[in-house]
Amino acid sequence: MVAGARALGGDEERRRPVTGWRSWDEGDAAAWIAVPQESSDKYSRGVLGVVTGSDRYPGAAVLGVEGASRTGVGMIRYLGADRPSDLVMRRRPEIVTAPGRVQGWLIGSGMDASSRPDDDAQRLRAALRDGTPLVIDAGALDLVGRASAPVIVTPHFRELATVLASGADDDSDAVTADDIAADPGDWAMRAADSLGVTVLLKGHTTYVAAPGGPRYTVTAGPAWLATAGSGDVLGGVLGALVATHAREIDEDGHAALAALGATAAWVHGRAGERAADGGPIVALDIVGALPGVVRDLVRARR
Ligand SMILES: NC(=O)C1=CN([C@@H]2O[C@H](COP(=O)(O)OP(=O)(O)OC[C@H]3O[C@@H](n4cnc5c(N)ncnc54)[C@H](OP(=O)(O)O)[C@@H]3O)[C@@H](O)[C@H]2O)[C@@H](O)CC1
Ligand SMILES: Nc1ncnc2c1ncn2[C@@H]1O[C@H](COP(=O)(O)OP(=O)(O)O)[C@@H](O)[C@H]1O
Repeated sequence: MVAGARALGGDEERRRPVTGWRSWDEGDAAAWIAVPQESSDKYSRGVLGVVTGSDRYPGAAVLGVEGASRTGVGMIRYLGADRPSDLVMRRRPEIVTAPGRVQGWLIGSGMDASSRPDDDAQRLRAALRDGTPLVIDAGALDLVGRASAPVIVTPHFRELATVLASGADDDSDAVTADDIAADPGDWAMRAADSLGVTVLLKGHTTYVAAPGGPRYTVTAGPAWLATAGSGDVLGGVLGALVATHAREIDEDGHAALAALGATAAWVHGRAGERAADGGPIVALDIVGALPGVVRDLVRARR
């Protein structure tokens, strides 16, 4: 058996090596921060559309919007249910709740695919049909095949297992979260190839795989990042990066999405490290450290 390989499920077992992973570093991340120019306005910088949160998990909407705001984006259109919408507006009056043109979407954080209100289903459908790149998280991962534009998904192990199980022929083929934990890189790669989307698989090491490559690992953050809402912040960071790189995604598709995914994980990890400084943090502490991390990346480019 090839070192680092694991078996595919089903009758036709075959093995393939885990190759071609590259560790994403500060210099890589610095190249993927869009800096406003004298000629920029809020639209040309990039507008992010956000459909997240629910009555059950309204906080996820606030955390994603906060993560995007503090990473840097021209404008955010938040289009969610009333309760999360109220909380988002209380925290961030800068957010626009009117629909309109966007350069990227963040959907699904704080939603529950098994109890989706009609209004949310309609909003999610509209985002999926919009033709602009999407970050799909948590409670919208079941819709991954419905997008009309390039997609990057941001599952943790359990969520990836659920997505892959929905495509298995029967239960004996279904991959479990434990299978994924045993070899996350290989499962991220397989999921990218089989779903045709870029996969950002979260964990202590984050694996980012585009269909057919490239593939990046990111180990930037402390284990203090394992705290509720941390992944919702990451969704916002990535949403902002996607919305501010529409041209690059248009030109390079999944190669650009993989670079943006790895940059988001790096920025999130470094913000977690700064916020924690060896001690405990909550998700909003990560948000507070984001502008300084982005500023240092911009300075590192000069
Ligand atoms: N502030 C907000 O609004 C936040 C909102 N959030 C949003 O919540 C949504 C759900 O996402 P999630 O990742 O939390 O859960 P999910 O993938 O459904 O897996 C549930 C699994 O966990 C397990 N489990 C539960 N309790 C456990 C325990 N004590 N000890 C051990 N295991 C335990 C449970 O196992 P079981 O109890 O069934 O055995 C089940 O397998 C999502 O939309 C996300 O964005 C979050 O980001 C948080 C902040
Ligand atoms: N042990 C760990 N070390 C470093 N980072 C971690 C660790 N566990 C989780 N993380 C990071 O924390 C975030 C957790 O995301 P997620 O599981 O979606 O949480 P939530 O749903 O509560 O927002 C991810 O960015 C992940 O990479």
